[in-house]
Amino acid sequence: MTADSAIEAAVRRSLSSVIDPEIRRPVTELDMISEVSVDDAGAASVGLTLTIVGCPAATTIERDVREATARVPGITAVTVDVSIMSRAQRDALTEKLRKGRPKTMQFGPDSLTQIVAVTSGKGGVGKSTLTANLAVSLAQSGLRVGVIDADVFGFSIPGLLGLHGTKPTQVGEMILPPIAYDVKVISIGMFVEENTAVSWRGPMLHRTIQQFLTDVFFGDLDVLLLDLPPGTGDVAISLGQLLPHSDVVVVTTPQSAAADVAERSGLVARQTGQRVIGVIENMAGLPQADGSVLELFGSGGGVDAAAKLSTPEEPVSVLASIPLSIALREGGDVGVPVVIAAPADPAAQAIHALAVTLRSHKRSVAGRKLGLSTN
Ligand SMILES: Nc1ncnc2c1ncn2[C@@H]1O[C@H](COP(=O)(O)OP(=O)(O)OP(=O)(O)O)[C@@H](O)[C@H]1O
Repeated sequence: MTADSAIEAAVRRSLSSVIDPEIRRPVTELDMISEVSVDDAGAASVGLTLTIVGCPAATTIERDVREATARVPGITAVTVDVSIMSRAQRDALTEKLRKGRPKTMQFGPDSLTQIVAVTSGKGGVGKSTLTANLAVSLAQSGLRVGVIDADVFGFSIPGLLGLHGTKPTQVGEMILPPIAYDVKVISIGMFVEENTAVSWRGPMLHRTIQQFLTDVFFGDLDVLLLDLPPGTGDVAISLGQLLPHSDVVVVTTPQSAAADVAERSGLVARQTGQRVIGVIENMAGLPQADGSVLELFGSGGGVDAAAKLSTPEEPVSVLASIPLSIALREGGDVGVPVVIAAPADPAAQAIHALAVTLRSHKRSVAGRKLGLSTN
């Protein structure tokens, strides 16, 4: 090995630490480094091939490539030549990311991902706020987490996670989900004009969710959370058909009327073959300065709903009771989840505990076909 090729190899090794922020893989693995050469004076020239024109991560990747090259001992100058992948190169990359699997649903019956659909009987009970916080809490514990916001009538997940206005990058037919707080997020809201009311009918919704499950590059996930529209509508039925092995949690408030409605949405999930694993009671008592607890929405709704959803074969428990919390609401308003912004807040603590409980309900892999995966 000549001196030059040794230093070039050292540059390549250093470049393997540069991660594409959207795909979350080293640029060297993604065939984005087309050339590395170093002249006698130590001047390095690196060819960087980006996936698409206007790649939002371009500046970050170029900066990281420059820094990783400059770090190698003996390098005196760095030039980065940026180009864009050809269609054939992009197709090869998407093929590689799919690991040679045909274009198909990523979360089939052999998937090891824990899939949890978050539903509620009616709107405004905090389903989206809890989904967003739960996802971030799970990611904080080191899990690989994705969220699909299928709440067509009130897609609020992007805003709750600080992704307001962010559009996903598209590489060929592959959609790269934006990442917030280490959570990969895709939402119907990212594909429609701002503040547009979506009034899609069932088949259109079905196709959209199918496309999310097929074309969005989530990579290997430990947990996929789905934020469903409130009620017992088309999306719940589509998901039951597309992901019959998903679990369902039902969000309700402590109000008894809310619990009745929550029960109905859980029953629909069960009719489509999903497993109802528990109830989350949200907006429970707000602790007061004098030590008393203000039960604005009454109490007992969570226990009620769980009892009504339970069957002898499938008992349903209350997984968590999340208190009313100003910090939780404020975090949602500014796109910084309370589990990040105020981790000591009682609601944040309850959400962390919920994340642990949820993981304990992961389905056993016994008897399931294991897909081979290297990451
Ligand atoms: N525990 C809580 N304490 C205080 N405010 C809360 C709590 N949970 C949710 N909220 C607030 O209640 C409102 C409704 O929450 P969110 O949008 O998450 O409900 P949702 O069930 O997803 O509604 P929809 O299904 O209609 O989108 C938001 O303003 C949110 O900040």
